[in-house]
Amino acid sequence: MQTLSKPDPKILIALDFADQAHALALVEQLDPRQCRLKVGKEMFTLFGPEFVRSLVKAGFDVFLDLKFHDIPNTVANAVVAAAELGVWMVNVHASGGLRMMKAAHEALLPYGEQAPLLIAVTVLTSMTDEDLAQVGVSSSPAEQVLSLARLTRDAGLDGVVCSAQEASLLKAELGANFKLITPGIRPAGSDAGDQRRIMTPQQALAAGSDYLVIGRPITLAPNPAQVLADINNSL
Ligand SMILES: O=C(O)c1cc(=O)[nH]c(=O)n1[C@@H]1O[C@H](COP(=O)(O)O)[C@@H](O)[C@H]1O
Repeated sequence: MQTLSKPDPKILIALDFADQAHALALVEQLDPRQCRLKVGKEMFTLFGPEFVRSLVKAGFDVFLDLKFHDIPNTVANAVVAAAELGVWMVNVHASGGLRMMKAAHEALLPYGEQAPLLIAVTVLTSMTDEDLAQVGVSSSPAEQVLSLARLTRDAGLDGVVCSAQEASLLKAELGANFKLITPGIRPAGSDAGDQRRIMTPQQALAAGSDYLVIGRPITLAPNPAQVLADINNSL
């Protein structure tokens, strides 16, 4: 008998809206087999855990992108709170350090198979060499991403958020199972906005990205569902 494998959509749509009705109007056009959803700081601050629960209830895998960065105890308790919401993925900042990431990882162990994927942000995709220098980091983005990704792996996490520009390097250094989540995705011809280390969806997948985070190129399009379908078809 043939077993049907669970769909594994590659695109995580960043729901960055100030208006919940607007976000829900978009979600109604989407199919959980075609995409996953990311809830970040804006919508979580405005609409809280109820909004996240409603998306989970509608059948979507939700990436809760709150980029926790705090002392180990606080972050460990925060990722447990995320697990209780039933999210599929949650993230912390790798620059919070090894002990912080280990504490977060250990806090999720009791959830076993039900635990959300735990991911660490390395260097934000909006940052360049110059931005790093301004915060006292003299390495290039790629060097800093690699160093933070190694720390993340050593802490036992599932993967990192990085730019697709670092994906091939990280896959070669850290192996196929270490997940790479890449924002800063811009289909050819779309506006980069505040992003700096960007790639097209096709380039990102070819470079080794496991999941592509895409916000404005989909959410601000006149027909978001069509843009999503076009990107999925192009992958
Ligand atoms: O953790 C993230 O998701 C994230 C990390 C990063 O380095 N860069 C980055 O853009 N993001 C998020 O990814 C989304 C990108 O959205 P767009 O630039 O509109 O495609 C936003 O919601 C960001 O908060």
